[in-house]
Order: sequence, then structure tokens, then C-alpha cells
Amino acid sequence: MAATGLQLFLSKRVVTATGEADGGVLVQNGQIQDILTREQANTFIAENEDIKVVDGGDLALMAGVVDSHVHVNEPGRTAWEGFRTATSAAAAGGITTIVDMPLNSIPPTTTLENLKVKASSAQGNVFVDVGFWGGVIVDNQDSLKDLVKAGVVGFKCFLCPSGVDEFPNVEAKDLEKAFAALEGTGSLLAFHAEVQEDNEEIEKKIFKKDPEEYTTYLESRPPKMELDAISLISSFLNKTNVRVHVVHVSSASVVPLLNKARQQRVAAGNTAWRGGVTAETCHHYLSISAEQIPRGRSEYKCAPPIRDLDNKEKLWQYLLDDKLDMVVSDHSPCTPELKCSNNLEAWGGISSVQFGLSLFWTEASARGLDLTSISKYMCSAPAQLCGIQHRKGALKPGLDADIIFFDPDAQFTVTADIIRHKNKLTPYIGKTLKGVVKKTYLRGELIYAEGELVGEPKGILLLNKL
Ligand SMILES: NC(=O)NC(NC(N)=O)C(=O)[O-]
Ligand SMILES: [Zn+2]
Ligand SMILES: [Zn+2]
Repeated sequence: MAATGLQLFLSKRVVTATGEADGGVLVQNGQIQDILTREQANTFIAENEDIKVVDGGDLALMAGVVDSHVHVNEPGRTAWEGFRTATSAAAAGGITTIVDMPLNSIPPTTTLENLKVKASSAQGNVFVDVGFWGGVIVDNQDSLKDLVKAGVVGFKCFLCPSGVDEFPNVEAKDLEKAFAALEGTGSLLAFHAEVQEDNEEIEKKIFKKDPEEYTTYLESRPPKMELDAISLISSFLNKTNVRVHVVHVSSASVVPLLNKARQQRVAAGNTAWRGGVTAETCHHYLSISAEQIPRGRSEYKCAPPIRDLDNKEKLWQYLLDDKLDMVVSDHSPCTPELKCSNNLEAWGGISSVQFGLSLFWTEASARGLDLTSISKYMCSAPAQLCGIQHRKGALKPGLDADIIFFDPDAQFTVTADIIRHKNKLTPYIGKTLKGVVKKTYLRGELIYAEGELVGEPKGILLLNKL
């Protein structure tokens, strides 16, 4: 479904890959036809009386955000999150595509049958478009090609326990099989890049420390876990051409290793985007530092953990230097009971999907970034990662007219009553953020305006015919 007829979206600040300009986005049947200057737009209006004009004035006109890391958890753990709630939060946050992670739902997305189960619970219940990750677990290598054919954007695996029994982590021998199955498919393997080698050592370190103190949890997951994981991943790169992606980079120490791996791959002739070695970081690593986390507040708990201020500043620097590719939410909610005050026992995962754009803009604008950069990190790069860049992630002719009007100067405070995801626990309650999403359009149709969702769910599933 898409808006029919001709539409022209006007703004003094149309944000494209080349910068901001006064002009318009011409849309037909839900697709972007052209990007016009103001003069061209005026001429077009004069010559086409029937055109529907939507004038945003001073509001920035941007591509909808693509959040490639969202745990929806339905079916199976629908009390944690569901398709309606997650995608309505997304729409309110200016996100027009989410990509669902393969775990926490039951069943996990590790076989074609399981993908069908997930897709049928999503169908008709999504306010924005939804893509899907498949999962690589122990011994599911024979399912991977079917999942690729069905249209999953790629696969996620864990190198340490995932937190849920039905999604066991893999080891080197499993990775051999998974890479072999994916070779030549064009798909990618994304890693939860933490390896836990010496549990006893860590337990000794945190033994008798206060489990409610955030620092106790932080000590239990040192940067070495991320470094060891990157070494393991790197050891495969000269044996495979499969694209690899590191999700939720927390420790800045891994970024130089990733860059070296990328350079080696490019030198070896890998022509994939970024040499097929990419990495994301998340809003929480760029917005919060460990020093700020109050005792007993496990809504800040995630894995890998939020680290200290010095690490946060380094992540920003790497992002500005184009050494990290994109910024996503890793929205991974649960019910409030699972977020107990014991930081070692609480569920690891932060809820933030609705606020990603404003969280990033709040920090990024203070560091001198413009909306074109925001769009790169939050729209075009995640779309490219997921292989949907021909449909999503930019204001460009031929792409879906997934569009937002954004007021970059307005502010709002996060309160429970505006949160649309199912469980309202988030570290951002009470925080004032810069940048307000005024309107969200999906394929040219208005789906969210000024605090309200508009109409029934109009999202589609980004899958091939199942
Ligand atoms: N089982 C999870 O949802 N895990 C997630 N949890 C986090 N990041 O704390 C993740 O992406 O690893
Ligand atoms: Zn993870
Ligand atoms: Zn995640």
C-alpha cells in the first residue's frame, strides 16, 4: 500500500547526502521521483494543479530512520515487547524501518519455519516496515540458505551466552560451518562480540562486591571480552568473503582492530561496502557514561556494558573519523520484574527505540554535527548494511518516500506517558532531549503526526514470498 498520485513535500531544509537545501521532494505512488530546488518546486506546482503539496516550512525534511537493531520479542515473549508497540514507538521516533533481531522471541528466527511463525505474528501489526535478521546457533547451518532466500537481511550470532536458552552461542567450529553455508550468498554474519574465557578469574574479581553497584557489573565484562571476540572474528577473514558486522561496539579499544581487518580485506580485493567489515555502536554508549549510573538501576544494564567517560569520548571520535559506521538502538526490553536492582541478575537490555534520533541529535549537534551526518549514521548506513539501500535510508529518486519532518531546535522531556513501547522502563525517563519528530510518512502516507499515530498499521514485511 502506498499513497497514490503526485505529492510534493516542501522544506527550507531538505536533507540529502550532499547537504541541506531549500526545495522539495517529489513523490508519486509512494516513491521518490525527484529532489527539486525551490525554483523547480514552484514551477512544478504552477504547472500541476492537482498536486498535493505538504509544506513543512522551516522543519527539516529527512529520510526516515532505519534502526537495524531492534528486539521485538513476539511471539513467545510478547509481554516484553510486541510488533504493534515496538513499531508505533518507532513511527513516533521518526523510524520508518526496523530490523528485528532473531532472538528473545520464541521460536527464535533460526529456521525458515520459525521465520514463518514470526512473520505471521507481524503481518498486519506493523506501523513501519520491518526487516528480519536470521540467527546462527549451534547446528543450524543447513537452515541458513533457506533463510537467505526468504529475505533475511543477514544473521546474528553470539560468542558468549545470549541470555536465553533457545539461542545458544557459537564457537569457532560452528563458525566454520556457518561461514561455509553463507559463502557466495551475499549475506552477512553479525556478531555479538564478547567472548568469556576465564569465568573464574572474573568471579574472583567481583566476589563480595556490591551487585547493585553498576561498577560491579562493569568489572564482570571487561574490554578484553570484546578484544578477544574481534581476534576470533579476524581469524576467519582471510578464509571467507562473507560480510561481517559487529553489533553494539562498546569498548573503543576494538575499533583500531576492526579498521585493520577492514583494510586487509580491501587490500585483498573484497569489493563489498566497507570491505565487508562494518561496526555499529548504540545511543546508550554515546549518551551515557558509567560514572553517571545510579546504584541499583538496572534499566542501564546491557551487554556489552556502558563504559567510562573516556571510552565514550573515544567512541565519538571514532564515529567522527568514520571508523564506526552507524548508530542504532539495540532496543531490548523486558518486563519490569526482570529489571531488579541487582545488576548481576537483572536482564541485560536497554529500551530506547522511540528516542534514538533525538538522543543522537542532542549529543551530535552539541559536537557540531549536522543533519546530513545524522542521516548517514542512522539512515543510509544501516540501510546499506541490510542490503535495502535501493529502497530505504535516503532522500533519493527511486527510493520509498519514507520521510519525516523534524524540528531540530525544539526540545522535549521523556515521560512515561509519551513512551509507546510496551514496558516503560528506560534510562532516559526525565531527560530533556533536543529534536522533535513532528510527522512521519511511510511510502508517502502519513503514519504519525504531532504525538498521534494516524490510521491502522500500514507497514510491510521486507521479505520475499514465504
Ligand atoms: N538477548 C538480548 O536481547 N541481548 C541483547 N542485549 C543487550 N545488548 O544487552 C543483545 O543485543 O545482545
Ligand atoms: Zn548482542
Ligand atoms: Zn541486541
